Amino acid sequence: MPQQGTLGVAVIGTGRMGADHVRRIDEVTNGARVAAVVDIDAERAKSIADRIEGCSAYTEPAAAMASPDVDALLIASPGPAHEAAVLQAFEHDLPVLCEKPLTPDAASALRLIEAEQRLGHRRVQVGFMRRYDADFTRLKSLLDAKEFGRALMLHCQHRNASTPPGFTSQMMINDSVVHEIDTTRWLLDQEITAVTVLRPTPSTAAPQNLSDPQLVLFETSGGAVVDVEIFVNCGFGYQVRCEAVCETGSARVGEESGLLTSSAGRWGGAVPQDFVDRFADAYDRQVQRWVDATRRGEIEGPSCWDGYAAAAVCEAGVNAQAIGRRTTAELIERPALYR
Ligand SMILES: NC(=O)C1=CN([C@@H]2O[C@H](COP(=O)(O)OP(=O)(O)OC[C@H]3O[C@@H](n4cnc5c(N)ncnc54)[C@H](O)[C@@H]3O)[C@@H](O)[C@H]2O)C=CC1
Ligand SMILES: O=C1[C@@H](O)[C@H](O)[C@@H](O)[C@H](O)[C@H]1O
Repeated sequence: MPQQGTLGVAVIGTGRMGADHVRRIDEVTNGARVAAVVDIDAERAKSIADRIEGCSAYTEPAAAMASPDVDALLIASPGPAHEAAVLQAFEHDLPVLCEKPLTPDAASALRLIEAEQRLGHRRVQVGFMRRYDADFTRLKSLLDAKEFGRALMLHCQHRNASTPPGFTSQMMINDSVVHEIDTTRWLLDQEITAVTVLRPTPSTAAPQNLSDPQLVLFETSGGAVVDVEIFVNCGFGYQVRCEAVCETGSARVGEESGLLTSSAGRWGGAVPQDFVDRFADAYDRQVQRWVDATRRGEIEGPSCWDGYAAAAVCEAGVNAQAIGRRTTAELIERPALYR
């Protein structure tokens, strides 16, 4: 890995997130370049590669990994394709930034944990980008410093304007609430031990068969309780909020800010429309920190362990959703590589 040289990144999956990461690495990130793009849709890969000097297009991740121009991988294919790509990356001993979820279930995440342990060193950072958001980082510092004592509860809201076709109630947990699962574990430095899911009468705007919104409750190993409103067809925009209620005070992130206007008898501002807009800075910081660490020969950030723990809690959540009862989340003992 060239310590001084520019990091050649192959971006695997060039859909919504992958294309945005390609733009980011090409235009925003220092010390890296897009050396290759990979997509099973050959035309999509080619049309993106054609816009970037020295970028090759492939339809198979293994082909990009074999290229001498590729030093590292950013995986942004759909969750079910992550396991195979990460295992191939281990064969080439390449550093990986893998979009969330690490994998869609705990058993496959565990296979990656086992494979990374066989490799003997960490190679993967999971794309839980909220850990790089300026407001969430401030909240984390405040909680770590116990400025208001111990955190007792988190109240979270996660709203999307709308969902793509095929989005299911299970995906509300695996794809969306997975962010709150990681945020809770990270902010409180505790594991989630049980999940309960309550389902109000769905919104009339919810697509057929989608139980939207839902209220998800977590219990944690330190005795905290967390509630998450997940509402993925709220219609009006993208909102991610979190309030930590502590012993002597509370702290909140995600309130709208920025430009406020007053006109025609009303005042107000804008609601971001999606994650690419709301978390633009966090994605930028996440990728820059990954590139910087990789160029130093280090791996930082959320690990395969974090990806596995999130997957295990998601499974408990999907189960709780199906049976309408509290479900416990079980984790294996944390291996030494991730302590
Ligand atoms: N951190 C965040 O806030 C967000 C993360 N994501 C994550 O990013 C990943 C991608 O999501 P989207 O961009 O929304 O999906 P998408 O459906 O827009 O794009 C996926 C792309 O991957 C390609 N693809 C499918 N299988 C592949 C394979 N085996 N190898 C290479 N390419 C393959 C598809 O042709 C498509 O171009 C998912 O893991 C998703 O959960 C998505 C949205 C936001
Ligand atoms: O990761 C994401 C999407 O996959 C998910 O579908 C959305 O609900 C989240 O808000 C977004 O951050």
